[in-house]
Amino acid sequence: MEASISLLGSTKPRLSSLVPSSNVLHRRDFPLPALKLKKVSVLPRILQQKRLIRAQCSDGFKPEEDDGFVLEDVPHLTKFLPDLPSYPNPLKESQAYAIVKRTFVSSEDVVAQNIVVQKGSKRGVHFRRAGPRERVYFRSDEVKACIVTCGGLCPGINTVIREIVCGLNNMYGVNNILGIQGGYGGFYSKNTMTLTPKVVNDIHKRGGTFLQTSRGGHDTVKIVDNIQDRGINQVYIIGGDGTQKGAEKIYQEVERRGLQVAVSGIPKTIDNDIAVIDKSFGFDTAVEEAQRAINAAHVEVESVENGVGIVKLMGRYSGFIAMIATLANRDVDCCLIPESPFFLEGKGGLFEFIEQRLKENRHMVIVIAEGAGQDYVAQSMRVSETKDASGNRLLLDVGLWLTQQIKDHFTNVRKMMINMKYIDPTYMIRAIPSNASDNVYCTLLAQSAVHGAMAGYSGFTVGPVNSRHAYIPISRVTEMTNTVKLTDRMWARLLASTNQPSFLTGEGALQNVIDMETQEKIDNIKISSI
Ligand SMILES: Nc1ncnc2c1ncn2[C@@H]1O[C@H](COP(=O)(O)OP(=O)(O)O)[C@@H](O)[C@H]1O
Ligand SMILES: O=P(O)(O)OC[C@H]1O[C@](O)(COP(=O)(O)O)[C@@H](O)[C@@H]1O
Ligand SMILES: [Mg+2]
Repeated sequence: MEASISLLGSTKPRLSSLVPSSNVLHRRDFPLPALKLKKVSVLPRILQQKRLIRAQCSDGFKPEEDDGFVLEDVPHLTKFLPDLPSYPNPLKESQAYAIVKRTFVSSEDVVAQNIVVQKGSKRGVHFRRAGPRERVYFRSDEVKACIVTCGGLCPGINTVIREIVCGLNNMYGVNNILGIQGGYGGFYSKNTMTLTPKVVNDIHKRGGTFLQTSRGGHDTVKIVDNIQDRGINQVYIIGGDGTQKGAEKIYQEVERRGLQVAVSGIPKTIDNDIAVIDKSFGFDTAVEEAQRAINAAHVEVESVENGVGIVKLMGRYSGFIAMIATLANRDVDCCLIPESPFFLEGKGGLFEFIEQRLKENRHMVIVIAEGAGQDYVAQSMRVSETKDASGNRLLLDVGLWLTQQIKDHFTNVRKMMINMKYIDPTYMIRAIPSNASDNVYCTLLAQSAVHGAMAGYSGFTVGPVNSRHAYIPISRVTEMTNTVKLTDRMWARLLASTNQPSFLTGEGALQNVIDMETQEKIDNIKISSI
C-alpha cells in the first residue's frame, strides 16, 4: 500500500510545511505507511502563495494502483497527544438511535468533491464524512465547550448556536457550555454566559446572533490564553472566511501548546463566498427575502411612465445572492455582480440597454450586488480605499451612484423623462430568522461539528459537499473565495433569462475581456487541481 503527498506551489517545500496541521492523515483511523512527496505543478502568479497540499491515500479503500484517490484529511488530537484515551460513544445507549442501521460513520466513509466524472477518470479529492464515530476522545463530564460568533450577520446563526448546545447536551450529556459574547474580542474582554438547552430554547425564531458579534479583535495568543485559563476544551467558531482564518490560527496555537482542545469551525456567510461547501446557511432565506424587494421595485416601476428600479443586494466579492435572486424572480431586466464588470456609455453599455428596454416595456428593474463596479465607482468619485476593523474593503454605495448616473444621463444627455426608484434592502435581508430548510441545514451543521469535536478532530470546518456533510481542512475553505464563474452555465442561464448585455464587447469592454481571461485561468487551475 502506498501513500503520497503532492504539492501544488512555487516554493520549495520543507517536509514539516508539507504536512500541515489541517492535512494530517490520521494513522489510527486511516493507517498510512511512508509518505512520498511530489511537486506537481507551478501555479501562475495570481495563485502562487496559495499552496494546495493534498494527501493521496490508498489505504482502507484497497483501490487500484494509482487510481488517483486523494483524501484531504483533518487533524486529530492524537496527532500531538498520542496517548489520549478514547471511550465508547454515548450514542450507543441513545434511544433515538436504537434502531438506526448504522449509527456510526466508518473511518472509510468519505465524500467525493467531484461527483461528475468520466469513465476511466481518476477518483480525485475526498473529505471525511461527518457524523458520530464509534469512539470519542472526551468524557461527557469533562467537556467544557464554548461558542463564539464573528463577522456579519446571516439568517440561521441562532439555530446553529441552539443546536450545538442541544446536540452536546442531548446526544453527549454535556452540561458545561459557555457563550463568548461579541466575537473573538469577547474571549478576553467580556464575561461569558452559560448556555443550556433552556436558555437557547427559542432563539432560532429570532434573527441576528444571541451571542452578539464583531469585526476585528482577533488576538490569537490572548484567545488561547483565555481558553486555557478557563479550562475550555471544545471551541465552536461560527463565522465567515475571516473567522475561519482566525480559527486556523487558534488551532495552530492549541497544537503548539499541546492542549486537548477541539477547534471546530462552522462556515457562515450571507454572500455564499466560502469555497468547497455547496452553499452557506441562510443563503436560501436571503434569496427568498430579496424577492420581496425585487417585487416591490417591479410594482413601483410598472406603475409609472419610464420607471427604472434599482435593487441593491449584498455580495462583497461574490454575486450569488443577486444572481440567484434574479434567476428566481423573472421580473429583473439586468443583474450586475462583482465578477462581471460592466460599463455605462456607448455601444453595448448599460445606458443603451436601459433605453432599449424602456422603449420595449416602459419600465425595467436592475438588481445590483453591492460589490459590483467598485473600481468604476472609485474612478468617478476619486476616493481613497478604507477598510473595516477586520481589514475588509469598505464598499462605495454603487446603488446610489448608479441611480445618479442613470438620472443624469437620461435627463441631461438624452432629454428623456424617467422615474427612478432605488431600494436598498441589504440589512433587512440578512437580519431575518432562517426559513425552514435553512433551519434543518443549520441543525445538521451544528450536529456534525459536535460529533467531530467529540471524536477528537480539531482544526476542521464542517459543511455539505455534494449534499453530504463532510469534515474539511480549514485551509481549504479559506485559501480561495467562492465566486460566480462567468464561464459556468449558471451565469449563462441568467444572461439567457434577462437577455442583458454581457458587457464583453463594445467600447468599455477591453478591461472586461482581460478580466475574463484571468478568471478563465483561475477556473482552469481549479479544475486541473481537482
Ligand atoms: N486573517 C485573519 N487572521 C485572524 N483573524 C482574522 C483574519 N481575518 C479576519 N479575522 C477575524 O475574524 C473575525 C471576523 O472576520 P470578518 O472578515 O469581519 O468576517 P467573516 O469571518 O464573516 O468574513 C474578526 O474578528 C477578524 O478579526
Ligand atoms: O456592515 P457590516 O456589518 O460590516 O456588513 C457588511 C458586509 O457584510 C457582508 O454581509 C459579508 O459579511 P461576512 O464577511 O461577515 O460574511 C457583506 O455582504 C457586506 O458587505
Ligand atoms: Mg467575509
